[in-house]
Amino acid sequence: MTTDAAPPRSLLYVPGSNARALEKARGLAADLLIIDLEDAVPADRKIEAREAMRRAVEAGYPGKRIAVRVNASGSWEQEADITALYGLALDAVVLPKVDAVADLDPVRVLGVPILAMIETPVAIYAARGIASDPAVVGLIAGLNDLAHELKLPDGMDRSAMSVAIQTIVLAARAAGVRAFDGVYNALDDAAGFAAEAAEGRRLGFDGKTLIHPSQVDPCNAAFAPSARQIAEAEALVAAATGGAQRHEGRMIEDMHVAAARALLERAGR
Ligand SMILES: CC(C)(COP(=O)(O)OP(=O)(O)OC[C@H]1O[C@@H](n2cnc3c(N)ncnc32)[C@H](O)[C@@H]1OP(=O)(O)O)[C@@H](O)C(=O)NCCC(=O)NCCSC(=O)C[C@H](O)C(=O)O
Ligand SMILES: [Mg+2]
Repeated sequence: MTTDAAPPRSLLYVPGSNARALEKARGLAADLLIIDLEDAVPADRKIEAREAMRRAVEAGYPGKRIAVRVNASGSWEQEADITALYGLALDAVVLPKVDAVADLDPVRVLGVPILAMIETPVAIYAARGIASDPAVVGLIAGLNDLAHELKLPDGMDRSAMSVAIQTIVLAARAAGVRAFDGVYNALDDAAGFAAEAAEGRRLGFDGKTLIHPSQVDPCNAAFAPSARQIAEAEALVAAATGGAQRHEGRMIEDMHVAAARALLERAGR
């Protein structure tokens, strides 16, 4: 994964220990699959998950971008995870609980782009430096862990994390890398998912991490420009003269033209 390519809108976690999910993922429209070796996998199934991950990646996921989430730096599982990744064709490694640039070092040796997860108060303050590391191509918000670290009441109210969420987007943008929103846990709440995905888009995220196949299509829709947005962008680009001007009752300048062009480029993905 590079920062030049179109960013993934939908990033689906697939537990490495779930053979059915690893298979099912082949037919899903997620832009990036993240095969998980960390929190989705019980401690007594880590070895089995690594082996299943290797077999699945070697068998290939045609037309899909693939990442693997390893265990966190400092955990004793991580070394075995990294060893299991050698020689695999991956688009990214997802590194959880990155609190400092030094946490990237054990994974850096793989030479694979890193998506760094920001999931603790310490990481929020360090996010700018983490995002600026040359190996990092994006930040992922880990909001379950962050809510836990912040000692928020159960039920995870995103508004209590708004400063943290916006800091993740700011840090990513300041460093010129991608930003991806956290997961939505309520599996059967389609309306709540759609609202949170739309909010993520409004906050500036490039895409959202997911936990279930039912979230993929609504997520792709939320992060794709709508027909109305495309029409408005086309009209804005066509009307642009350079500098400040009136357009459809508002002022536009060159940055609005650039944003409209970027939207049209994204629509043509
Ligand atoms: C959450 C789940 C445990 C729910 O499982 P279940 O109730 O069994 O799902 P369904 O019966 O509704 O599944 C229907 C079919 O879809 C397949 N499936 C389910 N989930 C996935 C998936 N993630 N990828 C691919 N396929 C999936 C099932 O196999 C069924 O298939 P079929 O037999 O053909 O009908 C489960 O969804 C799940 O495990 N999700 C992923 C959980 C996960 O990865 N968690 C870790 C990442 S989230 C995180 O850690 C965030 C971050 O770090 C933070 O701090 O916030
Ligand atoms: Mg987490």
